[in-house]
Amino acid sequence: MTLLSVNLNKIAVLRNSRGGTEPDICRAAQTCIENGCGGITVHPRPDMRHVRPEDVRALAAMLRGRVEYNIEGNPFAPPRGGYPGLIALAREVRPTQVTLVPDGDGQITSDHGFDLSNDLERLRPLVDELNAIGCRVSLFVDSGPQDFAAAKALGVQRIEIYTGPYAEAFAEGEPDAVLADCAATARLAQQAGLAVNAGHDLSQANLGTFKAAIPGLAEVSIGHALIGEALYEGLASTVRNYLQILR
Ligand SMILES: CC(=O)[C@@H](O)[C@H](O)COP(=O)(O)O
Ligand SMILES: NCC(=O)COP(=O)(O)O
Repeated sequence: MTLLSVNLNKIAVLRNSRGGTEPDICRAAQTCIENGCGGITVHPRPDMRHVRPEDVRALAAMLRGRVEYNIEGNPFAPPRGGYPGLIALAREVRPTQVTLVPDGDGQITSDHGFDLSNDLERLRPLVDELNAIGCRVSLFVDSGPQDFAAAKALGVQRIEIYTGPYAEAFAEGEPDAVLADCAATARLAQQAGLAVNAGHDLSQANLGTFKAAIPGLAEVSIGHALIGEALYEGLASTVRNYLQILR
């Protein structure tokens, strides 16, 4: 079964638009858990427009041991972009998984993954540290062939396939080529001993087709569409709908 990790960034965006505490990110997490999600994802960014360090801590305190906790982000300090506090936060709250993402500071959202041929050496000390504190490490990657064996040798346990291009192709009614590319990527990673996650712009419309094409898909993290759909259907029933698709 593929684990559903609900990304709560958009709850924080709504709250931050007014300041204050509503909508409450821990209450949203509680609803997701009560309705069967297997994980909660957050992605702090340097501009603090989404979840903030205090949210990461509050969620850690309420989630501990109940469902998986996945913290995403770019751990590198400027000028390469990123949120240098990410590793310190991971050290503090010990999430189940840290997903490293090569976001630039100006990006509205994540739009590309690591190039393992260039990035692995600078990732090495971070992967070592995250493994030492007991966090599973996942690397956000574009679909396509990469040296997954080298990532495995570095101590990485998973990749997360960036599914933005798949979602776009699906919306245009022509998902087959991108889907085949994602499936080939997943196979290569699995053959190298890595488990495969996926995320970005997955939705109730496009998730079933994706899941059917990727045997052994370990986890999907979904936020933007899920929180948007929850405005119409309610968060509880939206989470249940996603779980139905993932069965
Ligand atoms: C890595 C990834 O694809 C997600 O973390 C994505 O960045 C979440 O989207 P927002 O942070 O824009 O809500
Ligand atoms: N890792 C992807 C994620 O957490 C959610 O992405 P999105 O559904 O908000 O596009």
